[in-house]
Amino acid sequence: MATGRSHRPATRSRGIPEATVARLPLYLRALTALSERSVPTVSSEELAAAAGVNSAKLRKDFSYLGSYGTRGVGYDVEYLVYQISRELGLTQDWPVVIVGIGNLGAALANYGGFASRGFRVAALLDADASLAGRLVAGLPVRHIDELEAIVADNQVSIGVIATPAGAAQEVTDRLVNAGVTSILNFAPTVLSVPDGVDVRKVDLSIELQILAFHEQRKAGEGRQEPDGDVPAVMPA
Ligand SMILES: NC(=O)c1ccc[n+]([C@@H]2O[C@H](COP(=O)([O-])OP(=O)(O)OC[C@H]3O[C@@H](n4cnc5c(N)ncnc54)[C@H](O)[C@@H]3O)[C@@H](O)[C@H]2O)c1
Repeated sequence: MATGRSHRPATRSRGIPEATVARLPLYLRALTALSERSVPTVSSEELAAAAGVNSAKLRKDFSYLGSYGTRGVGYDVEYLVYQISRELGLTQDWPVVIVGIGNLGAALANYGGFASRGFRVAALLDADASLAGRLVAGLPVRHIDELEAIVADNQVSIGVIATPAGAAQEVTDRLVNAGVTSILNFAPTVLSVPDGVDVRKVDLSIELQILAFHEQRKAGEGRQEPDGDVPAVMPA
């Protein structure tokens, strides 16, 4: 069922720290894997290891959800899946539009993980009129001129931007004016948005640069100067 755009996840209003919110999807992914294997309960240590988090942090995070587990038994997997999904707002349907249906937009549209996590792709939009009507992941690409009507008709609150960087701000402004309040930006540019609009940025090249930094440091550690100095690097 579509939701009104005034609806915001309960997490912030309930005072759960952003760092905890950012770890909830990691727990959920690990718990979903356990659930698929019909594992009924899990200890905080096992779950922490599966999620790549330290177990004291996990227990603290779960205390914000009011979930303490049972001593000697651990946490009920199904109940935790439900609790975390509810906390993240995933027990309801979130219609999403993807703007820019080139290489990346088409790959995102074809990603099955959206639907299984409650994100329904309501429409695919592109400015290239020659793409209009073409089927991508079973959905027809719609022209960007239809953006406002599509957002209103489907009560879309989340927009995904996969346009070139130069078009991203203009697309953002249109999405926001149409009523979208959350944006996932894949374009390599900083977006400005009014208060009340959340932007998350995904940038694989930045992640690769961070890995390159660590690689360089590892290589530097193996190549110490005779006096013990390591080549100067920026702090992490
Ligand atoms: N974040 C990441 O990790 C990551 C990875 C790959 C690509 N990217 C970025 O994603 C974006 C898309 O990359 P791509 O390879 O798919 O490019 P692409 O050229 O294949 O696709 C871009 C699409 O956007 C459309 N478009 C252009 N202006 C538009 C507008 N105003 N409104 C709607 N649609 C518009 C184009 O018609 C085209 O179909 C680029 O900004 C790229 O840098 C990010």
